[in-house]
This record gives sequence, C-alpha cells and structure tokens, in this order.
Amino acid sequence: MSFLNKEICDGDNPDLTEERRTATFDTDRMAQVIYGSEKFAARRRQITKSISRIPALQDTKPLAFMTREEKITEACRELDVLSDHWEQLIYVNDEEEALHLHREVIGMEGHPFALHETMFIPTLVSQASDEQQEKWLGRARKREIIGCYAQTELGHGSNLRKLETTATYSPSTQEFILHTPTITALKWWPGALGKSSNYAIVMADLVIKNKSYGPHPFIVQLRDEKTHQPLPGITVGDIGPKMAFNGADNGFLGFDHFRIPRGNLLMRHNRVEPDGSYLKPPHAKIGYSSMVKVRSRMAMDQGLFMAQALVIAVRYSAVRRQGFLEDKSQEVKVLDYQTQQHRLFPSIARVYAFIFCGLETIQLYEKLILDVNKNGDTSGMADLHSLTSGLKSVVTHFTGQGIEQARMACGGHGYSMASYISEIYGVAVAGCTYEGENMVMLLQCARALVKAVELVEEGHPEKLSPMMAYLTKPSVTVDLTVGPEAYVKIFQLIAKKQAFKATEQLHKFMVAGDSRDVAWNKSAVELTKASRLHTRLYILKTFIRRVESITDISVKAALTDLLNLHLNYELLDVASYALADGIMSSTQMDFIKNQLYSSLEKIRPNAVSLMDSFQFSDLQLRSVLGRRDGHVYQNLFEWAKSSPLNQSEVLPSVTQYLKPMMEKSKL
Ligand SMILES: CCCCC/C=C\C/C=C\C/C=C\CC/C=C/C(=O)SCCNC(=O)CCNC(=O)[C@H](O)C(C)(C)COP(=O)(O)OP(=O)(O)OC[C@H]1O[C@@H](n2cnc3c(N)ncnc32)[C@H](O)[C@@H]1OP(=O)(O)O
Ligand SMILES: Cc1cc2nc3c(=O)[nH]c(=O)nc-3n(C[C@H](O)[C@H](O)[C@H](O)COP(=O)(O)OP(=O)(O)OC[C@H]3O[C@@H](n4cnc5c(N)ncnc54)[C@H](O)[C@@H]3O)c2cc1C
Repeated sequence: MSFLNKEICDGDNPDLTEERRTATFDTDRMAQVIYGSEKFAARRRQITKSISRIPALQDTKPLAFMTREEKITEACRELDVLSDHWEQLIYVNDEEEALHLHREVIGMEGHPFALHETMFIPTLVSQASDEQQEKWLGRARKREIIGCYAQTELGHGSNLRKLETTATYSPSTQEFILHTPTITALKWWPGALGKSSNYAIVMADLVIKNKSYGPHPFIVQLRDEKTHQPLPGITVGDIGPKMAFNGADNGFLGFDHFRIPRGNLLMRHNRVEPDGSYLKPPHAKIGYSSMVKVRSRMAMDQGLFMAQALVIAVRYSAVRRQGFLEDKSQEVKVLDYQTQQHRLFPSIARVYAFIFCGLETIQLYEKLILDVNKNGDTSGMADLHSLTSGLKSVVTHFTGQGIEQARMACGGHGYSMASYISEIYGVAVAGCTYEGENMVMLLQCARALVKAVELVEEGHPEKLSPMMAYLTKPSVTVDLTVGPEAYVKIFQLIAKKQAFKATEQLHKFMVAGDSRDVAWNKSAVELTKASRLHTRLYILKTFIRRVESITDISVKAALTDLLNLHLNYELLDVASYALADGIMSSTQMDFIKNQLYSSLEKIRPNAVSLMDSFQFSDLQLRSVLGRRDGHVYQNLFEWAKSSPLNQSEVLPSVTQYLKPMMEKSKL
C-alpha cells in the first residue's frame, strides 16, 4: 500500500522517499491517534501552515551560534510577532494550541511566557477566587502582565514544609508582609523570574499571630508595570547559564518586609479574614495543584521531546549508508542493522505509550479541577498525585535514556549541535528534577502503594482504588502466546511481589524498633523499585487500551506491532524479578526474545512514517540531520559554513597567540 504524498516527497532524498512509500498506514490518520483527535491533529497542521506564511517567523541565525542574550532577544522578538498574529493563528485561550504554537516557533529552549502559560495562569484558575480571577486572570490571558511560579528556594526545593519565605499577616493594615529571612530563603530557579516576569505566584509560609500554616500561594507584583524596575523591597535577577534551556531566565528573588494586600493570598480554597482568622481548605495539599497540573502534562511533553530526537535519528538512519550486508555493490542504510533497530524502536514504542498516558492524565487533571472547583470534591486528589508522581519519574528517566540512544545512533553527527539532540536531551532531563526530584516523587508513589498493601494485609481489599486492584491477584501460570493480557498478568505479578516485599521490609525494620521514617529510609531503594514497576504496569495497560480502541485498520496494525515490541521489551527489561521469583521460566524468556527480534523486523518498513506521523515541521525540529527532505550532507556543510568561526580565514587567536608561539619555537 502506498500513501506517498507527492507534493511533500518531491525533491526529497530518494532513500527517505522510498521509506515513505513502504508505509502501511496514512500518517495523517496516525497523527489523529497521537494528538487525541482528528480535530486537533488538523488544527496543528493548519497552525503550522499559517506559521510558514509569516516571513518574520522563518529561520534566522541557527540557535547553536547564538549567545544566551541573543537567544532571549530572539525568543522575545518571536513572541512579539506571534502576539500580532495570535488571533489569526489559534483559538484564543486554547491551551493546547498555544503550547503547539510556542513549541513550533520558539522551540524548547525557554522563553518569557513558558511559566506564564504552564503555571501562572493555571494557578490563578485553580487557586484564585472568582473575584481574584476577575482582577488578574483576564489581564494575564491578554498578556498585559507576565507571571511565573516562585516556589523553590536556594536551600529547599523538595521539602516544601521547610520553605523559609514568610508571609506574616498584619491585621492592623490588612496586609501580608513577605520576607526572606536568610540567604537560603531566596527563591531560586523559577523560570522567567529573573528578567522577564513582572508578577509571580509566590509560595510562602503563611504566618498568623505567630502560628505557621505552611506554604500558601500569593500573587505578588514584582516590577513596576511602566518602567519594569523591581519594586522597592524586592531583589530579583537571573541565576546564570544552565545545562540547557538557556533561552529562559530562571531567577532568584528576595523580599525585604515587602507588603501586599490581604486580597493577594489566593483564596479559592482557604481564607484569611480581616481579623486574621483562618479558614482551612477542603484538602491540606490543594495548594499544590499547579505542580500536579504540570506533572499530569509531563508524559505528553516528555513523549514529544523523545519523539523529536527519534524523528531526527530515524530519518538520518534511513539516509546514512555505512557497511554491507548481502549486496556488496551498495552500502546499507544503517537503519537496516538489527542493533540500530534495537537502539531506536523500543524508544519509538515508549514515545507512543507515554503520549497515550499523557492524553489520559491531562484529562484526569481537568476533571479533578472541575470536581474541586465546582463541587468541592477532593476525593480524586490522592490517586492523581500518586499516579502523576510515579509517571513523571519513570517517563523522564526513560526519555533521557531514549534521547541519548538517539544521539549515539547518529554516530559522530549526533554529537554535533547541528543534530540538535544535545539541546533536546538537556531540556528533557531537566524534567527528572523539576516538578519534584524523581526519587522524591517515586517515594510519594510508594506511600500510596504501601498503604494499599497494608489494606490487603488487613483484609480490606474492597477499599483499594482500581489502579491498585492487581495487588489482590493470585499467582497463576501464564501462557504468553495468548497475547497482551498474558503479559499484563506477568507484569502484575512482578509488580505485586515487589510491592509486598518492599512493604514487608519496611515492617520488618519497624518491628525491630526503627521509627517509620527510619525504616522507610532503610527500605527506600526497594520502595522506588516497587513504584517503577507499578507505573510501568500502568503505562503498559494504557498502551493496550488505546490500541484496542483504534478503528482505522492499518493504523491499528502498525501500532499493534509497536505494542508487541513494547510488551516484549518491557518484560525482558524486568525479567530478573520474574526469574528470581519463579514467575517466568528461561523457556519463556527465549520466547520473549524471539518475539522482540521479530517485532523489530515488522516495524522496520514503517519506522520513518511512525515518526513522520508526529508532523513536526523543520522549524520546530531545528535539526540539520532531521530535516524532512533528508539532504543531510548538503545541509550540514551549509550549517558549518555559517559558523561564526568561519566568517574569517584567520582568527585573532591565531595572530595573537599561535603565530607568535610558532615563531618563538623556530628560534
Ligand atoms: C511545564 C512544561 C511544559 C512545556 C515543556 C517545555 C519545556 C520544558 C522545559 C523546561 C521546564 C519548564 C518548566 C518547568 C517548570 C518547573 C516548575 C517547578 O519545578 S515548580 C516546583 C516544583 N516543586 C516540587 O515539585 C516539589 C516537590 N515536593 C513536593 O511536592 C512535596 O514536598 C512532597 C514531596 C509531595 C511532600 O509534601 P509534604 O507537604 O511534605 O507532604 P507529606 O510528605 O507530609 O505528605 C502528606 C500527605 O499528602 C500527600 N500529598 C503530597 N502532595 C500531594 C498532592 N499534590 N496531592 C495530593 N496529596 C498529596 C502525600 O502523599 C501524603 O499522603 P499520605 O499521608 O501518605 O496519604
Ligand atoms: C530547569 C528547571 C526549571 C525549574 N523551574 C522552577 C520553577 O519554575 N519554579 C520553581 O519554584 N522551581 C523550579 N525549579 C526547581 C525544581 O522544582 C527543584 O530543583 C526540584 O523540585 C528539586 O528540588 P531540589 O533542587 O531541592 O533538590 P534536592 O531535594 O536538594 O535534591 C538533591 C538530592 O537529594 C535527594 N533527596 C531530597 N529529598 C529526599 C528525600 N526525602 N528522600 C530521598 N532523597 C531525597 C534527591 O533525590 C536528590 O538526589 C526548576 C528546576 C529546574 C532544573
């Protein structure tokens, strides 16, 4: 079957054109599955087309050759152009369309609105009262003000209970006094805080009549709206260059007894009355909702990061020829090597799996916020917190690994910034740290798991949430040839065993006299293992559910191959648990390996199209190696020629140092 789009393929590298001819499915149809609906997939394409018609948004100097200041200026220039065209390009207030627009035009290196869209506005939506929304939300949405989310401090990021910034209520003036009592209390890391934002959501310890009520969100004006100068009492600046993400001005912030009105405490769920009396929220952690929101997006966002790296690596692997197989008259595409396929294809499967999870968790968050805001129903919070805590940790870890493999799969050229993979890697792995350090979040997920195991042990399995129901499944012998459900059963047994073992270890230390906290720490590695298995089981089940629901036969067939690869690869990856516990035999292991190798062969003809289906434009990819036309060598040469070092034949470093040094050596 051929789905070659003549218009697109004309003039492309013939090797890539051949790959596109062999695809067994329509990439537009696959895009509908990836992006969750026909409507959104079509809107993405429409937006991409509209962007391509705006000359001011087309390629400028490559980002790799820009200084940090130039990158920030360029991002702001693009934002300005976008704002002139905003209403033509996207439906106003459509978060997904806005994210796509930013991703495509400005890319992933950060920009002044990165936190405005992803945390500042969502915090106002979830935490501000109707009255407060009236005051700030409209202005924020119109971009009259730029906001960020200032929580982490120099001394504390993970342990929020120890944040030191205080917001002390003064009943006589009906104000909160924000203060940074020590150097470690300086806010440190918030994106777009340093130079761009003029407002921030500041998480500070609410203090009333000498009593601490823990971290609460406040909206704080940082800079004068006309001059952009910091307001008196505020110290703010950029924290300096980072591993990647250098288009963003992550910042520091200190307060010197800075006063804000009482109405600046976000009061949708809790209140401080004029006399200082405090009304509790319906759930103690409701103020953390913006973090849950970002975590619920991370499977999707990280999946898309890994997808970008894989589009580059897979296209390049179809163009790169090196070495021989049977035919000695022509070198083979490196994509034909089994090792190359094994390096890339399991990550392709993970990309799809992560994205399917992301589609689900984004919706779960939206539902939760509706339940909380409309009905005061907080019952879904604990489950979503534990699910997204585990998911963000597992997904970011594997995304980092997958991107690094994609880089190596491009050989030497992968190491060049022309590939853009190093930037994608640098940005993606920040996700292992932000929104909760991965180990810390795995341990949050483990709290829920241990509680669930304890319920089973106490004879209350009926109280388990559906996600934990597998903890009651009895051991069974499984015939792997029957299909995905058999893999799920084995995975469930492995995950269940580990959850029980880790809990047993915890209890053993407690019985021996350790406090729960100490016993917890002595069991922490085992607990994180349980969380990973639990989360990987969720990912696997989501992948299966999604593929089962697809109606397009050819898309479903291609994704079934990918799903089979995923099932075999994941099970093989955790086989040591299964072997140790006698859940799987070595014969079954051999079966899984053979299935895995045959999946690689099945996926091979669709590899390029599976990645083309993400429909990233060249503008978004920013990769010389990964361009859709596949003219890698010509483009690489052009790119190298544009290096600032090549703008003169003899560099000052040569005339100033190397020449005199060589002259001296002659004497
Ligand atoms: C957004 C990006 C999209 C686009 C991508 C483009 C480019 C990306 C590139 C760059 C990055 C761009 C943006 C990055 C933005 C980053 C922002 C940030 O990083 S903001 C700061 C994030 N900080 C954290 O995540 C801190 C982590 N720590 C915590 O969350 C908490 O301290 C912790 C660990 C949960 C503990 O909280 P604590 O208050 O101490 O609670 P306890 O331990 O006492 O637990 C008591 C019970 O409460 C439960 N709990 C905790 N949190 C929640 C919650 N949110 N919801 C529900 N329940 C919760 C906890 O599990 C306990 O339950 P049990 O008692 O066990 O039942
Ligand atoms: C690119 C980027 C963007 C960011 N953007 C923002 C932002 O917009 N706003 C904002 O407020 N913050 C932001 N942050 C900060 C980020 O949220 C924190 O860095 C993160 O939550 C981790 O906290 P930490 O730095 O205190 O790490 P630490 O907690 O100091 O981690 C150090 C080590 O200690 C371990 N550790 C800590 N506690 C425990 C525990 N209880 N049990 C076991 N191990 C533990 C960790 O696993 C880790 O190995 C950003 C960070 C980055 C890198």
